Amino acid sequence: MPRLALSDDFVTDLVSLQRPIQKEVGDAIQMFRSMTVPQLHASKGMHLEKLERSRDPRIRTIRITRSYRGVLLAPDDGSDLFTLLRVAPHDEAINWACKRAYSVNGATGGLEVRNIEALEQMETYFESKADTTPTRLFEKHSDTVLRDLGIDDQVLRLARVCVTADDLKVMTPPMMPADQYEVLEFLAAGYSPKDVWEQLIAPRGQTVRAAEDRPKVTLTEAILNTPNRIVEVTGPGELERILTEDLTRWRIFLHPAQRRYAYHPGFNGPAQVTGGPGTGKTVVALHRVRHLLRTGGGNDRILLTTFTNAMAAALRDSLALLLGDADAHLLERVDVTTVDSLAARVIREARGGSPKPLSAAAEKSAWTRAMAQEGLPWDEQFLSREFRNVVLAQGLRTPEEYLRCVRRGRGIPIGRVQRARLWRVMERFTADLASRDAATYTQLCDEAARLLVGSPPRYRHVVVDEAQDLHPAQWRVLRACAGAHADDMFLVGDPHQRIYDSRVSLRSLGIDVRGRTSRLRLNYRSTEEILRWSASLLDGRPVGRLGEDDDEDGGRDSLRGYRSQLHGRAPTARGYGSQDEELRALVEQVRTWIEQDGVKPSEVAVCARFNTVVDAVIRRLRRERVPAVAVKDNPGPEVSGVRVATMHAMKGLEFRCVAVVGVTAGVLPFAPQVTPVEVDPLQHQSDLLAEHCLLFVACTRARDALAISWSGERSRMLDPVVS
Ligand SMILES: Nc1ncnc2c1ncn2[C@@H]1O[C@H](COP(=O)(O)OP(=O)(O)OP(=O)(O)O)[C@@H](O)[C@H]1O
Repeated sequence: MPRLALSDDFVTDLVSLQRPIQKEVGDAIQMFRSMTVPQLHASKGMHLEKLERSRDPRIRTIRITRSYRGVLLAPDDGSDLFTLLRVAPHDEAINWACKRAYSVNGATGGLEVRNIEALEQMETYFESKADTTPTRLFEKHSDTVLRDLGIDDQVLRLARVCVTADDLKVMTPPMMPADQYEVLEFLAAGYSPKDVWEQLIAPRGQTVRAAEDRPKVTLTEAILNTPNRIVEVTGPGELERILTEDLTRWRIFLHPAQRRYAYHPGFNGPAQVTGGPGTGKTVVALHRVRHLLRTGGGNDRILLTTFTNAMAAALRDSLALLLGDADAHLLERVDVTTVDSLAARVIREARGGSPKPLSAAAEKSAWTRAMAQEGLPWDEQFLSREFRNVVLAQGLRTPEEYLRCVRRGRGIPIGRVQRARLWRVMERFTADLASRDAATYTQLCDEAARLLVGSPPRYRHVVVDEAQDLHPAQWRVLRACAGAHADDMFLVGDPHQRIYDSRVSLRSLGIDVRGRTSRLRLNYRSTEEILRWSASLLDGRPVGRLGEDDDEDGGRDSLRGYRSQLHGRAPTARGYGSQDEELRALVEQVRTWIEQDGVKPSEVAVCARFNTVVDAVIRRLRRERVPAVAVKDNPGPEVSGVRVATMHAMKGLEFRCVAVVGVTAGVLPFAPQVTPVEVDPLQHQSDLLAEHCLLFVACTRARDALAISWSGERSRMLDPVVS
């Protein structure tokens, strides 16, 4: 029986295919594996074919369906290990196969691929271009040095004609072999050959420095040396697992844009990765933690934070999965927790106890009590925003500081007299809470940050997921937890998913990521149809860049280039006369997903703005004998049942099918959450944007299917997608 390995390109192709074709690919692979090698060569059904025009003599194609072909790399070293490289429509597969050449990297011993035709064209182009210029990009490195780092003949010729780093950039992988490109990229960025060796080659297990002293690596050895891009299908269940368990593919293959930051040898300070929903930011954060654990000192502690306790629990599980049994012991060096929990711990350690966190309703009552008799022209919402977004954001302690401060993000000026009165109310508010041994979460973080200043850093590295929603007080806690040094902080987030109102200037908080930022654009979660639809919900709503809220004018983020390779049905959006009708239609929709499309109930989610609707949905589904559970009850993966949650609780999650219900005019935007424009125009804009982002977050949790509904008047926020 031939052995079979799958490349990351093949798995990516497979994910983007329609389900019936995926099944045919699975069948073809089973057939392939059931034959002996001679049978395989003789099989008319498989039609294993060598291509006349192919540049690599080991490349073959096989028949998958009438119109689809698989591209294979056949062994030439006496082994029987075949590698499936692509699956694509006939002409595309042939065209791709003819231009590729596979080789073994001389330093890493891994298998690599190049677009040999395109590189040859580049050689001709650059030779004429570089002739007239006296200096060359890699002139200070000898051929021997470059060869020792794995650069081969063709890439060496190209490296020799590069004049600037931009010349190199036009040959980014998949044109140039990825590992060789990375070496040149590092050298071009000023790293010494010694650094490059230590950061890129030694971690891959190479110990022999001189290329000429290394033993020759066979094709099969090279395939097995490339676990980041190729996985061997072992055992009968393995193929099924790879083909069906989409959720674990992230452990095996990373997109080069993900890999570049996750496995970057070392950042000279804080680094940041942004990207739209589903682009694998959390995946990058997890791989970064693994990299830091594997390459760091045995006593280095790492903090991995995210926004909610449920997400922290999920991150912990995913990290354990990624580390596997071999590295399970490294988990002890990682704390996975929310910043709020960490802050409470810091306070407990310092004071022997921590105030009770306050619910939103209790906070509102406390503001009502504090402002009684003061006769201010503002309500509790205004005061709570002023306290959180100005006083706690800037860490103000005294009335003088408040009188002097620039109230960034607030849209109406407030004079000295009013500020003095506001300060009195805020003092009453804090004193009232203190007497009840209570505090808001943000107050807890503010206090923890003060306690941490001056104490030794608790962690060597801090890795932050969902960075877009952290408040400046939370950032101060994190900044104080890690001393300022190389690789101190690694942040991932998406400003389009900011659903809590936190204006942050990271630079002013001592977290300067300039020159160390990267953006992910490929969505791995949702179909292109769901993405386009959801992205248009934010049309015409400018979104600021992550952590650059001091940059009032420029600094816009965008979803440009954001794409998916998956395809499926367009989302649906339907209105109903009453909530009863809407819920009846919801039950039908959920049944169709489960019974006709074969989706497990736990892979279906329903979400609504408020808990009351969440409860009504759960009751209705159960009444109709569809199992349903509330996400807030933290059902484990073993618990069956449709997941039902508020839109806020959908943050960070994903499901195959998602229904968003109750998208009516009175609910989105929800007036009590949006400061009236006449009270504060800037705050109004910012609150409104958070409402739009909330709907965007809810919709982008869907992988295959999305259904939106409302009863009565539909939300105007759906205008861009519903005519
Ligand atoms: N390299 C990869 N290969 C395969 N699947 C991937 C890869 N990277 C991410 N994924 C999958 O894409 C989905 C989204 O990943 P992840 O949750 O990390 O994205 P995100 O950018 O953090 O999303 P969001 O911001 O919307 O919460 C997950 O199912 C993840 O397993």
